[in-house]
Amino acid sequence: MNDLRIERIRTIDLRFPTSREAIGSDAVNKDPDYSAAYCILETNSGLEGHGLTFTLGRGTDIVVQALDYLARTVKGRTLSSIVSNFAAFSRELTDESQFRWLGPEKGVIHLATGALINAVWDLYAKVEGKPLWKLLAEMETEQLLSAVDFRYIDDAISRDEAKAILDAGKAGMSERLAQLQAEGYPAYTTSAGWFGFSDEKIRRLCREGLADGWTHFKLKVGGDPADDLRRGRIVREEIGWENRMMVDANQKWGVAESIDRIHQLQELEPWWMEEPTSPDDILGHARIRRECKPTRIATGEHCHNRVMFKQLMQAEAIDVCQIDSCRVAGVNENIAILLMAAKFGIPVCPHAGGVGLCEYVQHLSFFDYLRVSRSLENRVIEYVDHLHEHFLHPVRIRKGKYLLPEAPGYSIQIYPESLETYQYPGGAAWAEPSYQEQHVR
Ligand SMILES: C[C@H](O)[C@@H](O)CC(=O)C(=O)O
Ligand SMILES: [Mg+2]
Repeated sequence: MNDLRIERIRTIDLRFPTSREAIGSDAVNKDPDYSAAYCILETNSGLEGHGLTFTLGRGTDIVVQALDYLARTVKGRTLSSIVSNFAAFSRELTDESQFRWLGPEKGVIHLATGALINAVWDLYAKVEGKPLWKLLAEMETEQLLSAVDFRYIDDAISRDEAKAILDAGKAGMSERLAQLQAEGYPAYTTSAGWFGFSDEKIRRLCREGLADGWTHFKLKVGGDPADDLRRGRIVREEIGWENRMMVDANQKWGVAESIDRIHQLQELEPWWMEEPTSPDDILGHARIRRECKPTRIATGEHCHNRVMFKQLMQAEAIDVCQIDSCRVAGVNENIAILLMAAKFGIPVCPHAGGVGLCEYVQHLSFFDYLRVSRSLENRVIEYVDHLHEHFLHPVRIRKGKYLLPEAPGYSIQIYPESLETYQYPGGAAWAEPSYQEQHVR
């Protein structure tokens, strides 16, 4: 590994036309084209590190440009110079003296940082010949700690507390691994409940989901109150009351409105209420949680960074922590969030509604169970049944559970043909001028 050098970085604006079938739609994002700012780290050894950050169509070019700027930081670097002090590398990106003004640690620049850091982890895991979850789970505690930037969170979790969690995680790891190998990691599906799907389609997809072994279903809400209830009742009619149903408003409401709407939706007995209001409103989430008990409150897919997660936990504002693999600064920052969630006793149920997010987050959940939380209680990974065919190592699901990935890396590498077909604006998928217009508005 010492000689492995990153020589060239390629970036790609990748967009899939999912909005044509309302795939991925919700009350706020009504026409999402699942997209990614994608990067490839080419090395002198022939091995490549791949990474992406998830976006929704227009604007992906802006993230790609940010990624192009940040990529200069890794060009010519050896892998060992990065991973020997991973937190310092992460800080180099987030503290770049002029880019920092664009964040700090939020927005376009942070999304780009996530793609780049994840690409380095993909390369690192490939060099070590291990899937990322295994690389992380088997790491020495000191090395894991050296990947975490404790600045801004050490008032909530000290380095010593984190060390104690990671050390304790070594005990019983082989039993937990055997359990995962035999049974997989529990999951839930969002594929039946997108906002733009007709009642008939929701019904059909719920039935198909049950037949495939799913027991947890998420429905998008945040529309007309009567429509939300009607659609929710359809899901309940199909899945019954013995299975679990979650609802997701994607930030549609203000705080008082959230409280009213959740009280109405309680008839559906949601297992959690996701993103009722602005992702930045920590005290708002805390009030909603207090006033809507026993409904559990979930958020995180739009949470910029570890500092926001820290405050949500300190303020007792959430019951479910929904990490996202690339909204924050990649694996490093997610390790920090997993550690805080373990300390605060909050289950982590990752967000995966996007392209490549299922492929990514499974590794973080497997690591979480093996080495950090050591619990599966109230934990499920999101699954959406879209675009997996573009990945060299797509997720494997059996009866509503994720199976352990086996290939070395972070499972995020996309086939070259798919990169070519879906790159925007030149790819064949965007050949019709009317499709291109859709994105230049
Ligand atoms: C636009 C995305 O599909 C979003 O709706 C995903 C999401 O909120 C989720 O999966 O949860
Ligand atoms: Mg959501």
